Amino acid sequence: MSSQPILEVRDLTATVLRRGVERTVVEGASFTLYPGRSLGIVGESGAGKSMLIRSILGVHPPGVAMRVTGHVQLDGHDMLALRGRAHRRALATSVGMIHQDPLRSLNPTIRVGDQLTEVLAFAGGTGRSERARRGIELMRSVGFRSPESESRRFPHELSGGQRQRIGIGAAALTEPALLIGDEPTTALDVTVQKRVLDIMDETRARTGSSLLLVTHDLGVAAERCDDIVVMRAGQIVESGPTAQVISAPAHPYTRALLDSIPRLDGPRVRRLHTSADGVLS
Ligand SMILES: Nc1ncnc2c1ncn2[C@@H]1O[C@H](COP(=O)(O)OP(=O)(O)OP(=O)(O)O)[C@@H](O)[C@H]1O
Repeated sequence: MSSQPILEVRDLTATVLRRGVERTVVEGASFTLYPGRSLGIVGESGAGKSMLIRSILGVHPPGVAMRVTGHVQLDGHDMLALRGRAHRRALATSVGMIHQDPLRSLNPTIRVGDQLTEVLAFAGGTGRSERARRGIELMRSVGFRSPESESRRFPHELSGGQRQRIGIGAAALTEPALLIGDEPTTALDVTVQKRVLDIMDETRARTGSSLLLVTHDLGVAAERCDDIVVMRAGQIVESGPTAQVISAPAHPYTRALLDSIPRLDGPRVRRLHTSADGVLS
């Protein structure tokens, strides 16, 4: 591919120091994401997906001593070298974060429309009425039919799916180079999940953002992502174009994940065997 990557991660290792004990939570991770593409990061709980994202962004869990080594180039920024204001600026301009629970990123005491215009104010450059207009337009673009009145609601007055659509809109508002969805639909009903993922895809197509989609659900990644990275116990055990990973998985762990996806063509719902069961070695 000839274009410059949006995100290049090389040999990323993260260790956490806890009660005097050092633990490696991400080990030697490398992958590349090109403009406009989507990459799914898949693995079961505790695989290190969140720690990988945190290491890339340089956003460590509060109160946790973490050491990150390797190389991360994100939208032209050398992320591991950035500190303070320059680091915050890079995050604000290049990355849009969609959390599992949008209540985490929405302020419960502020009407949703005002929160969107606040994001625009933070990004700078537009007047108050222009921001209000763009907020309404944005709500329409993420599927709100009466955004003028819906923008006056507080987060708790919206459904989980509606809140997540606001979360997607807010993350994409500044048209960041990279959108990161951290289990964006895990907390939602299956029927709502599809709509939210569709809105995420449409939003991405509109803004031209690349996507990192973190999910424990290989089925979701297979449906929505161009490429897949499979993580297990802090390491990337397999990566490649989605079609290749799905049709010819090279690692037994990927095959186990595949087997655990519910199929429409048969009763193949199986519990995922873990190393603790002694099935995978
Ligand atoms: N705040 C923390 N302090 C210390 N260790 C942590 C912390 N958060 C996670 N870890 C450890 O890092 C490892 C990777 O966890 P991580 O949260 O990245 O997994 P994950 O794949 O994102 O799982 P999940 O889907 O459950 O969020 C685990 O061993 C976990 O115990």
